[in-house]
Amino acid sequence: MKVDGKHFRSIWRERDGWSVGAIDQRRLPHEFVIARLTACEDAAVAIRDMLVRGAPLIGATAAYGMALAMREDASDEGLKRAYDTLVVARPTAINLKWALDEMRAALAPIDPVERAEAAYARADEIVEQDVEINRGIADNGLKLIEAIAAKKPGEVVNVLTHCNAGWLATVDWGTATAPIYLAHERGIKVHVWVDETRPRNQGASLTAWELGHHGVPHTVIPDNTGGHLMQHGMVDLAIVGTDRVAANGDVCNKIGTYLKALAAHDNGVPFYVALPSPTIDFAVHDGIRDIPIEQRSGVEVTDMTGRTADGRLETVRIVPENSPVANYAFDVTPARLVTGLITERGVLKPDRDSLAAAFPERIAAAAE
Ligand SMILES: CSC[C@@H](O)[C@@H](O)C(=O)COP(=O)(O)O
Repeated sequence: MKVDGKHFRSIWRERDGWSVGAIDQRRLPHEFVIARLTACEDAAVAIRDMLVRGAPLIGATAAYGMALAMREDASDEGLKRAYDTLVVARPTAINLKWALDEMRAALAPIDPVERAEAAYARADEIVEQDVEINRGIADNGLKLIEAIAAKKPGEVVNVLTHCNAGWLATVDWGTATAPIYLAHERGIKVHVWVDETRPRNQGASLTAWELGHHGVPHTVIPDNTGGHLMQHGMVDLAIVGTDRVAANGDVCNKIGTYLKALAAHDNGVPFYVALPSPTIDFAVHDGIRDIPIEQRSGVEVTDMTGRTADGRLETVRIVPENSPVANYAFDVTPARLVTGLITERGVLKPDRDSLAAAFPERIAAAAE
């Protein structure tokens, strides 16, 4: 995707061939800062502190983290240490474990002297695969937007999204945003309602920023607005991303997604979830019961950071000093509220049989 006319991915190998560049997403939309990761620990910290975030990008960062680790120590112990360090960096997005399992499967059987080179090669493949998958999601999701556009010729198609499942959350294109970008490119009039996504405001800070850079018309709304818009026919469809889809089609995504799905259901608005296949966790059979929900620091709830009129970044507290706060970062939307799963292999029903039929190789791997 382009930033000020220059093509950027969200993560890349630097010119030296071994260190890793990534956009520091904590600084957006105020500053565009590139971070350089030079050690496995840097990758772990980048994931933990949300310098990078979004399920597919977390996976890609972990893959490069393993490659950086192999430069430091490619022994069996080094491999295990890197895996163990990275896998606990964040708990909910299954792409993290998926990418690490892929890396370990590629590296464990080979001679330690060959591991560093093989690790970079496999990490590069994971990164390229993410771009290709998201392009598939774009094609499949585009058909849904085209169908709506055909029913209201000349009118704008209004899409509501939550959090950031854009190119910043993946390597490129995004998942939820991929069909939107493609529709925009094809000349379909789209407009995006962007949930601000408290408490970290990934919608207001990141989704709005990237849609703006690509000229996609959008409006940032407080999280509580979606139901009202749906009641008044102002949302044609919702498309969100996900951090983990259970084998039964339950969808875990940023806190507040479930409430949007309820409102969509009540108002007959189609509610789609866009996901790359590494986000499916066939080992989890009941998403509500078994997907671990990250709880983050209360500071994200009590404090807000923004830019003052004279250009300074300032953090202010918005909650009384003594009030306890809770910060559940994700929730689970039951499959019955999901209209369809937009994947690289088509738009699927959110149920076990459809997921299993579309991704038999993932089922087989989960059974091993
Ligand atoms: C394509 S990204 C899908 C999800 O990871 C995204 O919707 C989301 O909830 C991100 O949460 P975050 O806490 O910012 O990592």
